[in-house]
Amino acid sequence: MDQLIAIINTLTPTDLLDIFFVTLLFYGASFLFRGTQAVVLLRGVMTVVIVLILVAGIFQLQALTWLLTNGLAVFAVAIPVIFQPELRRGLEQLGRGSRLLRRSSPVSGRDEIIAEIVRASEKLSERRHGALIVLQKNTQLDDYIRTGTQIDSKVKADLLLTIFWPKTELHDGAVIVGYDGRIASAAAVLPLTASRNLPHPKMGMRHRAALGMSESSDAVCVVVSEETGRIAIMNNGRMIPRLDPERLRTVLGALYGSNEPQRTTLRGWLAERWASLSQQLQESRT
Ligand SMILES: Nc1ncnc2c1ncn2[C@@H]1O[C@H](COP(=O)(O)OP(=O)(O)OP(=O)(O)O)[C@@H](O)[C@H]1O
Repeated sequence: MDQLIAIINTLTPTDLLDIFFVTLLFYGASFLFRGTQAVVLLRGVMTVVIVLILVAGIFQLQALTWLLTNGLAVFAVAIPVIFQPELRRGLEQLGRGSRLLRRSSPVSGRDEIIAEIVRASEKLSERRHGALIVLQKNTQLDDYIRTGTQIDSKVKADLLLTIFWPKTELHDGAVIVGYDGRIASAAAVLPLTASRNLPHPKMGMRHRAALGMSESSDAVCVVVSEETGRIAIMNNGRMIPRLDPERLRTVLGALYGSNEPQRTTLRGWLAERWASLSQQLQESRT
């Protein structure tokens, strides 16, 4: 305890700045890995390392201490290799705009969109017509929208059924519903998942593309399997499989519906402040 107090007393402002940046780095890393398989693996490795450090310290084990000191350096080098997909996903998300600066998508009318998608998915599933629908939230998806045929239309079940009718020009690829809740693109090409831990080892391209999209953005992806007619949702790099229409509606409501808790973005907050300031100014003039 005395040692700790002595260390705290010798801390300079530069040391505090140093600690701040290291904390920021660790926080940033935990943010990149959040919700991924990497967290589970890291937690396991950290537990083993902490136990070994304690054992080596208590029993003064020289060889184990040497191994741990040198092994940790090797582990630091191995991290980017082992967690390449997770790091890539996190950096892509950063590149597409930080969470604070992301555009916030309007939620009004989303319940109607969900109803149309549920209706379409039910029919697509019965007919065994494959489909992939991406619901954009806050992450920019312009690069992917541009890969398809651009459309500007309300989300309607009939239109989705027509688009995904096999042998039509637009059935191959994904439909992307944009920020404004309108269909922005059809036959869009999405990034395939780079994860080696697939929910199902035999997962085909449609499901891999949906998973990839959900890994590199906060979009919600609905997939209807052509082979089995099963409906699944991919969100945040995870798959929610075997959804019946009722569960599809509930899950979509939670992830995309108008009751979904909205993150306050810096842009949204500034817009709100600006609107209330202008209103106050107007009121004071009149
Ligand atoms: N990168 C991609 N982006 C969007 N859609 C894609 C992409 N790659 C493949 N697809 C779609 O997936 C279809 C092929 O699906 P595939 O049979 O390989 O997948 P699956 O996951 O087994 O799905 P299903 O159960 O429907 O067969 C293609 O016809 C195309 O429409």
